[in-house]
Amino acid sequence: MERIALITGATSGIGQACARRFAQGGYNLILTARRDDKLQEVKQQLEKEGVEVLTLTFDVRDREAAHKAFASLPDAWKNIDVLVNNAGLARGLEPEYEGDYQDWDEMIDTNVKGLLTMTRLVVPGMVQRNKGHVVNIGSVAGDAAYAGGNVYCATKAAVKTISDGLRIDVADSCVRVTNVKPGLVETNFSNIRFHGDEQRASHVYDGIKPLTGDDIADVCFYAVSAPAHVQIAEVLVLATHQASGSVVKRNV
Ligand SMILES: NC(=O)C1=CN([C@@H]2O[C@H](COP(=O)(O)OP(=O)(O)OC[C@H]3O[C@@H](n4cnc5c(N)ncnc54)[C@H](OP(=O)(O)O)[C@@H]3O)[C@@H](O)[C@H]2O)C=CC1
Ligand SMILES: CC(=O)[C@H](N)C(=O)O
Repeated sequence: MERIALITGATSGIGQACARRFAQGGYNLILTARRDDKLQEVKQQLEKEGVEVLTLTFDVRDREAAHKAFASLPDAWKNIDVLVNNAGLARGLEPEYEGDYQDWDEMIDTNVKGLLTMTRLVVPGMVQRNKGHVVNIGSVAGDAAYAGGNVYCATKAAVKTISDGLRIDVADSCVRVTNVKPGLVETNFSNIRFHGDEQRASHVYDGIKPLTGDDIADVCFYAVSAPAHVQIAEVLVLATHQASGSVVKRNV
């Protein structure tokens, strides 16, 4: 059996780019997300390139569904070498005192609790086999809050702390943990943040060349491909004219 990477949120953006990058790198893939039709499209495309792909369709917020999906994997596919905890989202950009409870729950349940569920399912096998790599997709948004970012930024700060905590807890094994913190990446992210308002979403990238999902996938693959004694603990990846979560120079 080839090496196996499980990538959450593989129907779009960074997750889909990671699926392509790890496929090119010789991994077989377990791809997860909620939209089964999109997952099948990605699977068919990658299978044409000779990669074996299994799909698991579930919502990472639904712990029982996640457990069932993992349990349904054939035994050989449970030996996961790389877990890319990518599924996540931002909702809204309102001041914290005007925030929407549903938006808050969705971000916390997906970005924090969903990531923890997947870690809890996959990492025991890695520790047992004394081998594996967890890549958590954090964000520059977790380094410092920006206006209206409040709860989203907090979820990504949590991803940093959860990554640091896991790294401590697996330090007596060969399992490695990397927190990749992207800046502005042009994906479906802003569309989702603004609940489908495409015009508002497109302005996020006005006057700046943003990162692509492929840029982030390259960084994830680089971290995983480092020699076994090298643990790339954290990587901050910004667009060139971006200096932080809140400083972006446009039309330079
Ligand atoms: N774009 C950016 O500027 C940045 C993004 N990030 C982070 O990168 C990650 C990927 O985002 P990005 O690619 O940009 O955004 P996209 O919206 O393009 O992709 C998000 C992916 O997550 C999946 N997803 C969302 N919610 C759930 C859920 N509840 N259960 C299962 N899957 C889910 C979606 O699949 P489906 O809808 O089919 O379930 C989709 O595949 C996120 O964690 C985001 O916070 C970090 C920094 C910057
Ligand atoms: C840096 C991110 O996570 C995202 N692009 C955002 O606008 O918060």
